[in-house]
Amino acid sequence: MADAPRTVLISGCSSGIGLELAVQLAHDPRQRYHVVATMRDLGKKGTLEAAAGEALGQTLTVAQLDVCSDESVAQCLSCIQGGEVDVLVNNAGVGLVGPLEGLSLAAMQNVFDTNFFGAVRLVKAVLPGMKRRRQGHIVVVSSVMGLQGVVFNEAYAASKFAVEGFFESLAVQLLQFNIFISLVEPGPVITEFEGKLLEQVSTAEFPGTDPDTLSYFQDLYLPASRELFHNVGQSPQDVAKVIVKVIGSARPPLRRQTNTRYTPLTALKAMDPSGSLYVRTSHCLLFRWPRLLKLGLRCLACSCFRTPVWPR
Ligand SMILES: NC(=O)C1=CN([C@@H]2O[C@H](COP(=O)(O)OP(=O)(O)OC[C@H]3O[C@@H](n4cnc5c(N)ncnc54)[C@H](OP(=O)(O)O)[C@@H]3O)[C@@H](O)[C@H]2O)C=CC1
Ligand SMILES: CC1=C(/C=C/C(C)=C/C=C/C(C)=C/C=O)C(C)(C)CCC1
Repeated sequence: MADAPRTVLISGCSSGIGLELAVQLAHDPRQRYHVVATMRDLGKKGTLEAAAGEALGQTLTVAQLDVCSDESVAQCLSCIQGGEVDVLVNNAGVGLVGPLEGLSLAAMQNVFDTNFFGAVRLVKAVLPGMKRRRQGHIVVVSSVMGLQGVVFNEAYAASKFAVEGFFESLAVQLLQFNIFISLVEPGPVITEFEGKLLEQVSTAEFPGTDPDTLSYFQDLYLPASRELFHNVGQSPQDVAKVIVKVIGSARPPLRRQTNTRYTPLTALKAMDPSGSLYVRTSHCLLFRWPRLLKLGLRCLACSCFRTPVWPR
């Protein structure tokens, strides 16, 4: 007899990776999952519902969930049968980019409230049930910026470092309860994420930022970042495929990068524990050797430079 479907709760399904993941899991050929696809604004559910097709109301239901609200989380879980979540996917997230001097603390706190405390809030809500049942899987959509900082992304990278430290620590205790944690680490992904950042940047004035810093951000970083997204950006479908595999795994990995084209950059940190190789190379590429950076970014797009991500 087939096992009962596992209930998978996903945050941030109005667009991007969350939406794709919800649809792929709901269309699992072996019908192993019942997906609760959540979003903070149900006014945006049209795209998801259209993509879900006949799975809607069968293997996929849509529910309201704002990861920044205790009430919203409690209300959402009360609508799930027995409140039992077998797999939690912490996907909801926001970015923030720009010179530090021009960004408000409130904007940085919003990044932490969503990316870090939002994930913690959901875990605290589902963990007692998982522990009681002695089973569960918590997947967190982290980032390559959870592994290494990127210039002009300080607050966003810090929020993902916080996520990495929190969930790595928790993973040890939870193995005792047969509960697994997986940190999925995409590089650039072509979703609304980048558009939202560019929109934020186009209207921001970055008050209090000196002209040199502003010029480094606008004339060096932004074009390099655009080129990187263009050359190595992954589709949300490809990232979702990796997450589906992680969820289906009998022994889920703690960490999983998704983009083989980006791994030469994360390898710069892994190769030198002192950190200097990554920081100095990034600095030289961005500030000293713009032609080499352009060439390097083109090389990353070429399959012969790909390094494998581990584990496969
Ligand atoms: N795109 C990229 O380059 C990368 C993205 N990531 C991570 O992937 C995850 C998904 O991002 P992606 O799909 O790319 O971007 P999208 O902007 O397409 O999706 C982000 C989702 O998070 C939701 N969200 C934001 N705040 C909240 C909140 N308070 N409560 C509930 N949902 C919320 C958004 O909802 P709403 O529509 O209401 O704003 C949206 O559904 C994020 O954690 C991001 O940090 C990691 C690496 C690279
Ligand atoms: C590492 C690096 C760069 C930029 C990396 C970027 C922009 C990464 C974006 C990752 C994202 C969007 C993750 C989301 O979570 C530069 C500036 C090209 C200089 C060379 C080194």
